[in-house]
Amino acid sequence: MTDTGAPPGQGPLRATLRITWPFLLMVVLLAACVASSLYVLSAVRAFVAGESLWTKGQKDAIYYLDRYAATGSPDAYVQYRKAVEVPLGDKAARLALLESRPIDLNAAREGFARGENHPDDIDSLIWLLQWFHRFEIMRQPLVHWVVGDQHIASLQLLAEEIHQGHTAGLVDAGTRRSWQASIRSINAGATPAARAFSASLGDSSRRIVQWLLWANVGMASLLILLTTWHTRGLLAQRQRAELALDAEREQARITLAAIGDAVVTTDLQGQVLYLNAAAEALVGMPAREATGRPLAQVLQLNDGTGALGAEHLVERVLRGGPTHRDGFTPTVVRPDQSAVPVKLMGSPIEHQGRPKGAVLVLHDVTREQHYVEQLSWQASHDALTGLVNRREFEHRLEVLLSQPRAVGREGALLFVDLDQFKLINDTCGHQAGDEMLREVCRMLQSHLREGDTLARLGGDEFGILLKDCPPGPSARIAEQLRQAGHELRVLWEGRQLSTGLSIGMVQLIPALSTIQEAMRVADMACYRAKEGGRNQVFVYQTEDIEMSRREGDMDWVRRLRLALEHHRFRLHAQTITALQRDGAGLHLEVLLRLAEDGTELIAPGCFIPAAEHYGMMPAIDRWVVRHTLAALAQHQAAGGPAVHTCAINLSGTSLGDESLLRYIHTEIEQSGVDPHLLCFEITETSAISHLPSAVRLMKDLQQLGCRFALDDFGVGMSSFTYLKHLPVDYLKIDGSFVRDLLDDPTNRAMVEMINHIGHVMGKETIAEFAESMEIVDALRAIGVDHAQGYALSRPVPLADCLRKG
Ligand SMILES: Nc1nc2c(ncn2[C@@H]2O[C@H](COP(=O)(O)OP(=O)(O)OP(=O)(O)O)[C@@H](O)[C@H]2O)c(=O)[nH]1
Repeated sequence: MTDTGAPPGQGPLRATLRITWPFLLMVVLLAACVASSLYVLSAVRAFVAGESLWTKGQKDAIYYLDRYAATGSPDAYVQYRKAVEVPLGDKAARLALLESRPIDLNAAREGFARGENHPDDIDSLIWLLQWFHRFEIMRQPLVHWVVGDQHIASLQLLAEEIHQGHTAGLVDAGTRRSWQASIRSINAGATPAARAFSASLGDSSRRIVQWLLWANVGMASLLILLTTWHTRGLLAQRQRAELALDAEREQARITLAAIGDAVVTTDLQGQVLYLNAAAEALVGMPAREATGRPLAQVLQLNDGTGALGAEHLVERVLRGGPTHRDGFTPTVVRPDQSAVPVKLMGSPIEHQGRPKGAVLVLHDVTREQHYVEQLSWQASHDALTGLVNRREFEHRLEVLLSQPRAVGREGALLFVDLDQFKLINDTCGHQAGDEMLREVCRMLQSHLREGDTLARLGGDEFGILLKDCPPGPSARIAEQLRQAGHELRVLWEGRQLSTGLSIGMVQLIPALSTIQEAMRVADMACYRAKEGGRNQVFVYQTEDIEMSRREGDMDWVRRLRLALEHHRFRLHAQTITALQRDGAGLHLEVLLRLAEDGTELIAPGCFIPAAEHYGMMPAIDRWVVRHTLAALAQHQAAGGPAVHTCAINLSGTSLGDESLLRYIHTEIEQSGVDPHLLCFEITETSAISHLPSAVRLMKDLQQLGCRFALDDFGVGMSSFTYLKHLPVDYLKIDGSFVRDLLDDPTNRAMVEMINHIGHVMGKETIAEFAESMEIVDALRAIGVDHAQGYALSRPVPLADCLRKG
């Protein structure tokens, strides 16, 4: 960059001095040289003038002394005295300066004044003699001056003699002639001496002038050299700065040309000064054509302010205002009328704190917008079918539910599930399944009206929103869809694939006010369609009681899934007390609880039926087994009180699950818990309804050392005969007999009978619901082996139960 201004932190005067000081110094030196030369010349001139006066004084003195000698005229003598005073004064001054120590400047001044020198010249005469008398150039004139003074001294002596002669009146002609001859003799010596003094002085002054001339020429030459040298330095520095500036400019130009963002600069009036390559491409105009034009002619900008163009853009940028309307993405309208969305930034260009123009940077955000659109599409659509997804479907449903709906034309919500779709995947492969899903989607779409919504809710499940549709037409559309689904044939690798549609439909009556409710009911209706044999439409009727129950069940399914996913189950335990003898250790039953946000713990009776109905028990049982074993293992490792029996409930629906058996094996093995501590409780009814698998499971686990208890025993009395087939260790007498034991003799008899039969068959008995000590006492009296109930202990968290023993 050129050194145009002062470096930061320096004033302009200092910056100027930094560059010009050598020149200033040279001018001062030259001025000093000239001034001193002039002074020397002036001193020399004064010396020459003094010498003239000195010579004249000498001559006058000789003349007047000659007249005095001839005439004895006192007037001539006075004239003589006056004339001789000049050389004598000069001599006195010379002696005061050159021979008196210390130098007597006053005497010197007085002497030169007597020598009739001009008062202004006296100081320069003193200066010249004082400082230059040793120089060769001054020594010669001084020698001649001294010689001249010797003749003056002779003349003075002669003048004394003549004056004494005339004063005494003893002067004769011979004496006069003798005096005049002496005067002529002195004159003969003095005149050449004066001439030599004058000549040598002239010579010296010429030489001095010459020297001064050369000195000044030399000084001037030196100064020219120095100036040239310094100027060359400055020029080289400037050249370096210019080269650096050029390099910087080039670098900036290449950078601007290379960057992807369009850069436009303007002056204060908004005239375009520069466009980089990206800007040329964006506005569709070459830089040479755009330069000098008003920005609005070059950049067609829709900045959201209403006016197309960039008329006031520069003005706004210079004011520091916004470049476009808040929340609006400005677009550049290209000559072909295509619009390019841009991110627009503008800043003023300032030089030394003063605005010079504006720079605009336009970043093409087409790709970003595309990504955003893509992402938002992906967030709301299903990739396989291109349909809206569950989230978007629920959103639309929510909008629909929030709007007032005309009575009788509320519209309908349909859940469509493909029948036995898994078969297609399993037999023809996943790709065939995908193709079927796409075809079903096309088919469904073709039967819907404009404004209806079709969504893929997941897997082989579709959702349909029929807007503004009375029940009759809704049902007809649903039936058409079912029919079309049934007739649909998809050709895949030479095979014809077919499926059926199970459709659940619900009219969106005002009573269905939330999405959750509407979706649950539609899901239920679909479930009913499946349950009814598939390939059918089930229309939900508000008064359908069975449906309502299932609705509740379906909600449980959702909640239980969440509970498994988010670890909302808790393990509690209740101790079982030995009634006939001291227990050999802790005997407890593990109980499951559900802990949902903000609610009390939920007992299993509330959710087990739904979980069993919708096949969730195997998963829940697995959860219980794993976490109970983990708690026992931890308890053993911590050296807690000895556990004799830990009872774990297994659902009837888990009994036929082969994989559960393997799971229990693995878990026992991995936990390191002694299998002899474990007792699995299964209900009497479930054991009987899954008899073969229940027996297999029992025998298998019994080989490990596990025990079994038959829970709720007695409720299915007709199944008593099966008892001998079930290799259980404990019979748990159903609580309904125990609870009323004291008041109801039949129940007491039932307890006694069960206890008796159990003992006969070699099984221990446990009575549930021992809610008072009276009941406990009665049970003990009957001979029941163990009791469990609030009178003995309440359920507590498993860890606490284990710790307390
Ligand atoms: N090809 C394919 N299969 C999928 C996709 N998503 C889920 N599935 C399969 O769809 C099947 C859905 O099965 P279900 O609805 O549970 O059972 P189904 O065989 O249809 O039987 P029903 O519904 O009881 O009539 C499962 O096998 C899934 O693996 C997918 O995107 N593509």
